[in-house]
Formats: sequence, C-alpha cells, structure tokens
Amino acid sequence: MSKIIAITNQKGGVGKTTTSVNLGASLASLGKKVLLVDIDPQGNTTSGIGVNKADVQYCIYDVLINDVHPKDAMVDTAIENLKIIPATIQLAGAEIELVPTISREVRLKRSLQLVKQQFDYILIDCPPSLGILTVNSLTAADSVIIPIQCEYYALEGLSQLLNTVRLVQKHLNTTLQIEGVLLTMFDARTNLGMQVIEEVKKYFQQKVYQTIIPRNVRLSEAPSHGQSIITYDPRSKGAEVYMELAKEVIAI
Ligand SMILES: Nc1ncnc2c1ncn2[C@@H]1O[C@H](COP(=O)(O)OP(=O)(O)OP(=O)(O)O)[C@@H](O)[C@H]1O
Ligand SMILES: [Mg+2]
Repeated sequence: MSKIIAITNQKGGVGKTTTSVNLGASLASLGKKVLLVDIDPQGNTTSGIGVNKADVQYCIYDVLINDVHPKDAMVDTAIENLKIIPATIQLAGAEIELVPTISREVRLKRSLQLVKQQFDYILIDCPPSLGILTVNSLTAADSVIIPIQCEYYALEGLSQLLNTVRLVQKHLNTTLQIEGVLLTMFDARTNLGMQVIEEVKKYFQQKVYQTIIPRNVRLSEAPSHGQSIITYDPRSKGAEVYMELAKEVIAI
C-alpha cells in the first residue's frame, strides 16, 4: 500500500523540513521506498538531503507548471530507497502562475498519481503558508502530519490550519485524514514544554504521536552537511527518535 503524507503547518520553523528529511530517511532505512517532494520555494529539504540546486534539471515547478513527468524530475539521494523531487527558487513564481490555470488545485495530485504505486511513502514538505502550494499538497495527500513546536504560541494558527484541512476535505479531497500530530523541539528543562504537550494531547488526543522530538543539536547541524541524521550521526538522540517515529508511522 502506498501513502501520500503532507507535512504541514503554516507556522514557520516548527520542524516540517527536519521531519520530512529525517522521517523519510528513517523510513527508507527500514526498507520502505520513499519519495520526498519539496514544494517549498526555500528548497530546504532539497539542500538538506544533499541535492545541489545548481545541478537540478527539472524541479517540482516544472512538474506543476510545465507538465514534466514526475519520474523525469526525481533524483536519487545518497540513501538507498530515498528519492526526491527537488524545489528551487523557481517555485516562488508558481503561486502566482497557478492562479489563472485550469484545475490549479489538483495539479500535484494528478502528477503524483502517475508514480504513487512505485513508493511506500511519498512525503511532501509544505511551505509555511496556506496558499495554493499547500492546497495542492493537501489535495494530493492521503493524510497530513502536523508538527507542533513545544513553545508558547504553539497552538496559535492551528484553527486556521484545521479550517483549511476541512475546506479541502469538503471541496477537493473528501478522504483526507490527519495522520498524526508531532511534538517537536521539546526541551525537558522547561515547564512550558510539558504544558504544551498536555494542551496538544487534550486537543488532538490519540492523534498525537508517542514519539516526541527533543531539541537536539545534531538535528540542526545535519542539513548544513547535506545529510539526514541517519547518516550524519546515527547514534544521536535525534536519529533514535526519528527512527521511533518511522516505526510508529509504519504501525498505523
Ligand atoms: N529537534 C530539533 N532540535 C534542534 N533543532 C531543530 C530541531 N528541529 C528543527 N530544528 C532546527 O530549527 C530550524 C527550523 O526547523 P525546520 O526548518 O525543520 O522548520 P520548518 O517548519 O521546515 O521551517 P519553514 O517553515 O521555514 O519551512 C532549523 O534550523 C532546524 O535545523
Ligand atoms: Mg521547511
């Protein structure tokens, strides 16, 4: 069975990209066939997994706008079983260019359907906005993972996100589900982190993953080496928790 999961939260810097790269690498190291789709013009997943943007021939922009077949935009990564459709800054224009096009919300869905069966998991790293690129992602996805940072204001903006999910469910993708809510950047030294965990669990209940991602400096270093935590420092706490998360995702 193959599953498309959008990793989304319009709040910036909550761990979407860190989760896409490291969950993707963990799933691949457990033998799953994984495709990462970078649909954020910042292209952090692309560089974070070691793809040099200057070498990219076709990116997700070409898939969305120029009808390039997704298999022609896919590139291998250093990890077996892990491929990526990269994003470059070219994608920044897509929000505007998509506006007048026909079926603009379903373009990603149509493209990914062409390759879905080749993968166990397709993970889409969304940008920090609720614009047309995120709507395309939610329309293409079977489910969403929502990373929430264990910080004050963590829940702010969530109702807007859930509202967008509901609108997409109503009009574009009736079977879209919440795959899980992931607590990120937990710092055990503060009471605040515990409070956020309690609040998020009260709200999302059994949807919250048991695995909580702590703050881990190795996780923040890995992207500058173009590596996932699984290859950068497989013995780190960061690697351990993302492997645990991958097992939870597989078990669902
Ligand atoms: N568990 C963690 N421990 C330490 N640093 C982390 C952790 N998770 C993420 N970071 C760091 O926090 C910053 C933001 O994380 P990330 O880029 O994954 O968030 P994002 O939601 O994708 O951001 P954006 O909204 O800009 O796309 C990055 O510098 C990242 O390396
Ligand atoms: Mg990101």
